[in-house]
Amino acid sequence: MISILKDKHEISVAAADIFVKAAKAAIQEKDSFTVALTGGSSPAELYALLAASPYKEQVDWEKVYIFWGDERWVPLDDERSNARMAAETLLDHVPIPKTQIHPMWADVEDPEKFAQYYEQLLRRILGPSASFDLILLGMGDDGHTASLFPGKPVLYEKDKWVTTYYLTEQSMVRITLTAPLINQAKKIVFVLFGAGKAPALYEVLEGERNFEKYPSQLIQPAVGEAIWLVDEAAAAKLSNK
Ligand SMILES: O=C(O)[C@H](O)[C@@H](O)[C@H](O)[C@H](O)COP(=O)(O)O
Repeated sequence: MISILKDKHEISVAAADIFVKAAKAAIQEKDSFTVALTGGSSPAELYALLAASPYKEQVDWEKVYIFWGDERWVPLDDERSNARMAAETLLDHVPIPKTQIHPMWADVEDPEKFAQYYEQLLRRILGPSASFDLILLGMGDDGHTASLFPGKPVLYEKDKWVTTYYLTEQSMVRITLTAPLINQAKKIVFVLFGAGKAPALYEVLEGERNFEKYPSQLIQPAVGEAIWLVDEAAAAKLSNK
């Protein structure tokens, strides 16, 4: 489902409403809410909204379990860290027990070993359903999402839930949830805005099937739903607006 909204603020408000509603439903059903946060810059206003009234008081933060969809393999105080951005805008301002916040980075030598640890953690917390209550995603101008970048072997990963690789284009190691795990989520919400996203958004939603070039096409929920929250600029090339 796609919602074309006026601007970044309307997208952030819509995403915050979805977050609160999903949290209430999950906590009512199973006394917990598992969410994978996106990185990048697009969610900053959404996170800030959730950390303030009227949203902050609507979530039982003690029951929230925070993970990430992907991360740059950099220390938590690095300005490129997705965990740092989420902490500054949201996590430092809400009472989630620190033991329930799981950054996708640790000060260890081997990111691959850490990816295996993160996968075991997810298997323990999500259980056999492998189903997050909510996954927030962004999309790059090239159509990537999480750290599922065009042309990378990770796009063909069928078994692992978490993997890592050296992204030559950015000279950095990335760690990411894989498409099979993302697609098990109950709810997936894309948050994107701006004209720069328009060409890729057309290709992802209305273009030829070509996930190698436009990896966001891989996101096809197996059981839940995907909601695209976009602004008019990002939707400019879509036909069925
Ligand atoms: O670590 C990351 O970079 C993100 O997880 C990535 O997938 C992001 O969502 C897109 O690159 C969009 O980034 P913007 O929101 O900055 O446009």
